[in-house]
Amino acid sequence: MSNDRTTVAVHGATGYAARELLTILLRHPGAEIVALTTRRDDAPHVADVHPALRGRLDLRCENLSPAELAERAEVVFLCTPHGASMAVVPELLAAGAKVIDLSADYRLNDPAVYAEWYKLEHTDAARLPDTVYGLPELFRDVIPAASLVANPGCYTSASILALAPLLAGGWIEPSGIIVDAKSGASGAGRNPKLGTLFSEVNESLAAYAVGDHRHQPEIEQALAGVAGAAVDVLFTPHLVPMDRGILATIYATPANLAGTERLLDVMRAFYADSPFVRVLDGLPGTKATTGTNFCDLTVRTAKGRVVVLAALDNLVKGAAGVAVQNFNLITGRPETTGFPEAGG
Ligand SMILES: NC(=O)C1=CN([C@@H]2O[C@H](COP(=O)(O)OP(=O)(O)OC[C@H]3O[C@@H](n4cnc5c(N)ncnc54)[C@H](OP(=O)(O)O)[C@@H]3O)[C@@H](O)[C@H]2O)C=CC1
Ligand SMILES: CC(=O)N[C@@H](CCC(=O)OP(=O)(O)O)C(=O)O
Repeated sequence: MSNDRTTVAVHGATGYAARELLTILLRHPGAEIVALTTRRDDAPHVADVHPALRGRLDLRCENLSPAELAERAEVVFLCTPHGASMAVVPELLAAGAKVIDLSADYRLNDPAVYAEWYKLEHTDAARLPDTVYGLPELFRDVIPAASLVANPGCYTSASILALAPLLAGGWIEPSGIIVDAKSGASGAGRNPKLGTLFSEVNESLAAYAVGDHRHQPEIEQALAGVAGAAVDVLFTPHLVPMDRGILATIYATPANLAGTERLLDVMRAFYADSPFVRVLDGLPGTKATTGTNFCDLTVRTAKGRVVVLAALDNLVKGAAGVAVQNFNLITGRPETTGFPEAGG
C-alpha cells in the first residue's frame, strides 16, 4: 500500500457487523474510512444510522457501484449478506481493490456444497477453490498475499479455534464431534425478523437449525484441513436472550489417555503466537470477551470424553475484529494494530 494510511470502504454499512467494524477502524492508526454504502437512496448520515458513531465519523452512506467503491478505496470490506457479496466481488477485484468479505459467499471451496447449504447457485464459482479462508490463527502465512479474504462465520470461528489444536495433534477422534453453541441475537443481523423480536428472544432459550445449520460444512471443511482427514461434526446452535456473545461447548472422543493438564498444554503451545486466543485454566464466559477481539478457550477430560469450551464476541472476533486482523495482514501491518486490548 502506498500511504501510511490505507483508504477503506464499508459496503453494507448500515448493519451490525459494519457498526462494529467502523468502531474498530476509527481507532486504527492505519485506516482512513472514505466510503460507506447502503441500498437506500436518501444517503443517510452514518450518525443517524449508528448513533454511537455521532461526532466520530462525518460520512454519509451512499448507494455506490463497485467501480465507485474501488475508485475511492484501496480495501473494501463487504458487510453484506451472502448472495450480495458475490454480486460485487468480481468487479471490485477487477478494478484493483482488495476485498475482505464478511459473508459466507467465499468460505466454502466447493460450489456444489455452497449450492446445497445456501440454496443458491454461486455466480463466481471459479474463484472458490483458491479463496483464502480468513482465520489468521490457522492461515496467517497465506492471508498476506490474498486480494480476497473470506472472513469466517461466528460460530465457526469459536468451533474451529477450539478444536484445531486437538485435531492437529491427533488428540481427539475426527468423527463424532458434537458442537453445542449459543449465540446472542445480534448474530442474526439488524434486518428485522420475527425470531429476533425482543418478545420472542427475551426470557427464552431455544435451539434452531438442528443438524442443518450452514456453519456445519464450514467447520468440517476447515477442520479437515487441520486434521488431514475428514472431520464429522454435529452442530446445534441456540439463540439466547443476549445482544452479543457466543459460547460453544464441544464434546469429542479422546484418541489417547491424555488428561486435562496435558491438553491445556497442547492448546497453549498451539496458540503461543496467537495474540487473540487466550487459553484459560478456568471456564470461559461470554462477558469476559464482550467488545474484545479475544477468543477464550479451555479444555477438560470428563467421563471418557474431551470437553472443549470457547467464548467470543460474535460481532468482534466472530466478524469485524477478525476482518481487521485480516486487513492488517493484507496491508503488511502487525496483526494486533488497532487492538489496544492486545497491545496493538
Ligand atoms: N452479525 C454477526 O454476528 C455476524 C455476521 N456475519 C456476516 O456479516 C454480514 C453482515 O452481517 P450483519 O451486519 O449482521 O447484517 P445486517 O443485516 O445487520 O446488515 C446487512 C447490511 O447489508 C446491506 N444489505 C442487505 N441486503 C443487501 C443486498 N441484497 N445488497 C446489498 N446490500 C445489502 C444492508 O444495508 P441496507 O439495507 O441499508 O442496504 C446492511 O447494511 C453477513 O454476511 C453476515 O452473515 C458474519 C459473522 C458474524
Ligand atoms: C444468532 C444467529 O442467527 N446467528 C447467525 C449466524 C451469524 C453468522 O456468522 O452468519 P454467516 O455465516 O451467515 O456470516 C445464524 O445462525 O444464521
